[in-house]
Amino acid sequence: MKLKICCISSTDEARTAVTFGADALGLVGAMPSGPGVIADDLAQAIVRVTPPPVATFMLTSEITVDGILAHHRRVGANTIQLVDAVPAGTYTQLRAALPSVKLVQVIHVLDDVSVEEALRAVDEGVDALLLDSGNPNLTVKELGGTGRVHNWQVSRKIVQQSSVPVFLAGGLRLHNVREAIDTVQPFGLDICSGVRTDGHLDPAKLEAFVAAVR
Ligand SMILES: O=C(O)c1ccccc1N[C@@H]1O[C@H](COP(=O)(O)O)[C@@H](O)[C@H]1O
Repeated sequence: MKLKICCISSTDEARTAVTFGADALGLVGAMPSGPGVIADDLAQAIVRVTPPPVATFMLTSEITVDGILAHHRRVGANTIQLVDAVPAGTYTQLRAALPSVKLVQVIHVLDDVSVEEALRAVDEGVDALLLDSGNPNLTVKELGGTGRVHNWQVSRKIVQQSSVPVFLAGGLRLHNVREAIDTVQPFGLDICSGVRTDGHLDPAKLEAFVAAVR
């Protein structure tokens, strides 16, 4: 089970996450809401201390190709996590500009329409999906970092029908992660608030979480 630790907010947190076996680190760029946002220069510094093969996921709320590329130039991660829906053709243009960078589309799982949305992203060429619990339809969009779970039965349908790897995010905690894995059977897990105390990465929670999933 792959494990992405999100909301990394310092080079020390990055080292801690890597020490406990993270396969990927999440770096949250500017967002309309959410607790995990860091400045782009800090994100770049974290990318630079992250050892291969640990992946660095740059979370962006940008939805234009120019905006996404500009964000990526400031951070330099090896994976772009698109937390909002992007217009058709965006993945093709991003891939042409950044052939070695992986593209991960977040699907905010609300209902069965989310299954269609996920399969459309797969058809259009993303490398992976990440299922989260935001709500892009609100006036102030929620694009992740909610600490809430969503309907895992819908997520399970997406995993069953997707031809690319699927990460599960949203409200994962020590007490619910086994049920999440058994129900959804994702390729990987993505966690932010569940391994934090007062906003800081908590080594004891992280260690317990890793032990529960591996
Ligand atoms: O953390 C944030 O501030 C954030 C804001 C906007 C988009 C994504 C964000 N974080 C991501 O949200 C998931 C779920 O968080 P949680 O585990 O439910 O607290 C997290 O894995 C990050 O990828």
